[in-house]
Amino acid sequence: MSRKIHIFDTTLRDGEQVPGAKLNRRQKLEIAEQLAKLGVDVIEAGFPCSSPEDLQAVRSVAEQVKGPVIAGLARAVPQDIDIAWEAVQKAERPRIHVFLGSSDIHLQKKLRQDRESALQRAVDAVRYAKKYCEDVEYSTEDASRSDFEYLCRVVDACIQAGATVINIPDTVGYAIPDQFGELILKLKETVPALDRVRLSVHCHNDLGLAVANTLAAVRNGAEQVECTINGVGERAGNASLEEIVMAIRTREAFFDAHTDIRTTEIYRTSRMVSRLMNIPVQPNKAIVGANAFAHSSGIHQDGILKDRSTYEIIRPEDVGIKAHTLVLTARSGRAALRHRLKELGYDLTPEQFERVHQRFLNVADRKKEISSQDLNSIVEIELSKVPETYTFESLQIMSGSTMTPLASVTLMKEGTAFTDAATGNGPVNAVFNCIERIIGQQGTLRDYDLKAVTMGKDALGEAMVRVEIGGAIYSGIGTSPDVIEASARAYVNAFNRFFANSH
Ligand SMILES: CC(=O)SCCNC(=O)CCNC(=O)[C@H](O)C(C)(C)COP(=O)(O)OP(=O)(O)OC[C@H]1O[C@@H](n2cnc3c(N)ncnc32)[C@H](O)[C@@H]1OP(=O)(O)O
Ligand SMILES: CC(C)C(=O)C(=O)O
Ligand SMILES: [Mg+2]
Repeated sequence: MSRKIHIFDTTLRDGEQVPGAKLNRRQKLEIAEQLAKLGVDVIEAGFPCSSPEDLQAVRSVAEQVKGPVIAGLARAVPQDIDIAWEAVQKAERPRIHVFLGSSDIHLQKKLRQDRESALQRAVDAVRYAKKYCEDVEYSTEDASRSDFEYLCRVVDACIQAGATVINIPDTVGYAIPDQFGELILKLKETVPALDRVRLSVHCHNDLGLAVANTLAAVRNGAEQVECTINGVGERAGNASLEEIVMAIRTREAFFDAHTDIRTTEIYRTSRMVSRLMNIPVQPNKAIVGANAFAHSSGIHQDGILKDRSTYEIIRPEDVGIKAHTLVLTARSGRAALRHRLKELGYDLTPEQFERVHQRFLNVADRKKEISSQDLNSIVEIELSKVPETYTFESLQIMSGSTMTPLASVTLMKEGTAFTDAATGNGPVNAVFNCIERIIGQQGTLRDYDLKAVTMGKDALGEAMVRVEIGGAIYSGIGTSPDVIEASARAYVNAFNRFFANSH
């Protein structure tokens, strides 16, 4: 059986130190209930001495959330410890988490204490906490910048004083994975008492290495990892829970370790934390970002459709995401387009498919993403196509509030380009006048309708026209991300119907 790695979630404490992410009691409870469902081993619910509301919030979590250990943070100050105990005492399994800096930088510049008196203060604080609570975690703040000999002395003394968990924080994200892994290994070799307690790490992401450092520590014997959902936390954040958990699970043999996290709850938890803290998740965020399981390039999409293992190392369902998505863009290929068309219920002939593909590329070059509604519109236009006497090629417009709009349009007929220019009382009118000059046939616009087929700033516009030509009414339809071009395509389409009817 592989080693169990205990997951200590500090979203509600270190995560909440993000400016603007403060949670009230009700929100903390909601997240804590979800963390319990996720299966974390420890919830650090807050820093109870920091405010009366946080004391109440931690107390509510302790009283109501069953399953995980509930921890409250305290400085090495008796009053903080009193309040932390007041907050967590009703938990099924309470823990007091005490911390004090151990680096010379913190001792000299912040705490203004010498090493020996700080060591005594740490020991006194653990003993004081121990009077209340069996489970006491001690953190050597800024451990990765601390003198190694001194760090070992502090760790040993705190274990002798009764600490049950020793946490080694990389408080300022200064560590490098090889070095941090070695620090954990050396600590275990140098402080035999560590065998009696749980060894934990707590990494910050200032150099983008929080998860890498945490995993290096796991490889070298750490048994508890402190982390947050979505990697939220002070400054550049903490190690991300979902990344650590999925790395250990995906590479279980390599780590020879496992966690008890119900990974199918990861995505739901991530969404909840993002919503309640009002912190969006970056789209390319590993595991929970919007693009984490989205495939948009043709070669990848083709591979995914043949066998998901070609480009997916995690099944989206395993983290609670419904399915992988094939995003249609200008970089997509025929395999993905064919797949989406089939999903939408289209059964196209090879010739129809090629026409749709050409039009798809044409639109995709100007639009970031082609949605299913875009595709419906493209297909409907291509399938209802009349023989194209004229095809739209390009247009230019000069228009403004103080000038007469001028349009130049190029249409193709039997391989030859025809270009002309015309003015109008608006840009669309100028384009229509220009098309009539090229075709040499007058039309009277009877109806004109323009709508966005899809949402967003780059929505596909669909223009529909009804034009009276030679005494009969012909309808035309055109789409483009550019509404004037959609109008021009619709107008040409109406004339093509007229020609198809006259032949
Ligand atoms: C690495 C971490 O994430 S540590 C946790 C950080 N989180 C927070 O600070 C959020 C909650 N904090 C707070 O609400 C407040 O800072 C409080 C209630 C803890 C303290 O507030 P105040 O009494 O007003 O002190 P203030 O915040 O101005 O300064 C911190 C004091 O704690 C001391 N201190 C800092 N860490 C510790 C510690 N681990 N043990 C003992 N004292 C400490 C500082 O030296 C300073 O003392 P000084 O005023 O004698 O110089
Ligand atoms: C309180 C401690 C564990 C901490 O958050 C840190 O050192 O980053
Ligand atoms: Mg921290």
